[in-house]
Amino acid sequence: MPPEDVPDIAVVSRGRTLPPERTLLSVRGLRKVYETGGGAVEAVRDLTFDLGRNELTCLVGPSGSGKTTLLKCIAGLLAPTSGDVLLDGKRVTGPPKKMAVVFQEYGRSLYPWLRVADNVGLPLRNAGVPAARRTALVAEALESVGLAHVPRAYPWQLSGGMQQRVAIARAIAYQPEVLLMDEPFAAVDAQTRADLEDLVRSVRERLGVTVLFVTHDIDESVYLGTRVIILSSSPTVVQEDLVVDLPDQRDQLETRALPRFTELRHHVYEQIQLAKRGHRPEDEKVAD
Ligand SMILES: Nc1ncnc2c1ncn2[C@@H]1O[C@H](COP(=O)(O)OP(=O)(O)OP(=O)(O)O)[C@@H](O)[C@H]1O
Repeated sequence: MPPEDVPDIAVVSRGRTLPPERTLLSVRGLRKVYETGGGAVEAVRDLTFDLGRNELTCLVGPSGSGKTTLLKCIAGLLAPTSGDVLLDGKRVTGPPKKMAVVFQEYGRSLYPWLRVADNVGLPLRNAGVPAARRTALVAEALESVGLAHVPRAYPWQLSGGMQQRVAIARAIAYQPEVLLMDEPFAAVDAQTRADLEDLVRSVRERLGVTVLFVTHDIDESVYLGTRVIILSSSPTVVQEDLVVDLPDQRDQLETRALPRFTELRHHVYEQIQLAKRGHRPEDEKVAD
């Protein structure tokens, strides 16, 4: 779609950077090369962007564009080959206290032998939070994901959507400043997915947490995000960073019916198609 068809969508062709007072997390010149038996794989070439406080940024891009690699580097689970991740101005060198991660495989991320409340409380226990405070935080987190009634159930007694709520409760009980979510709803049915999307939006609003949410689903990225970062195909750079200027209050039916929602969705779709065809932002400069 040529830019003149969507003149007022606010995009930048590199990752957005923010003034220090508004920045919570910074990614600077991040590069990751995996050394494998078959040679080096350059998964991420050069990523630079900032996440502001209380932003809900969705990250989309072609399969294999390095979304999970980026998330792992941000979470301090993987060392970048070069470049930096900074949380509150401090370099991330291991899993930071103020960050929590929710992965797609909720089945594997919960301990089947622990009851729901114990699963949610485990990171707090590991962090040495006193029992009384732990109990209060777990109860609050279960309440906020609508699972206050099943603290004594085992994960395998719950539906897939409920298990993913437990994983979200565990992340928010930890009171993170940054919540990283890697395709967290890919394995649940459409209705549950819609409910969980609204849950993430309300958690962000109530707790003021900054969320970075990886998804393959373009509609989901526009519905959820205050911003969408589109990655190029590998070796990865930011292809586009787009502001989602939909009303802050979102509704599964009304928001998705807005003409602006359709415009944004079309735009993101077109960009991903371009990325899949190997288009890169530097190509535009050559074309100009
Ligand atoms: N541990 C690893 N060792 C070697 N190469 C890896 C490793 N992990 C990922 N890669 C490669 O790095 C690139 C990016 O992978 P990554 O899983 O980060 O992409 P992704 O965007 O999350 O993919 P998808 O959308 O399919 O989940 C791919 O080429 C992948 O094969």
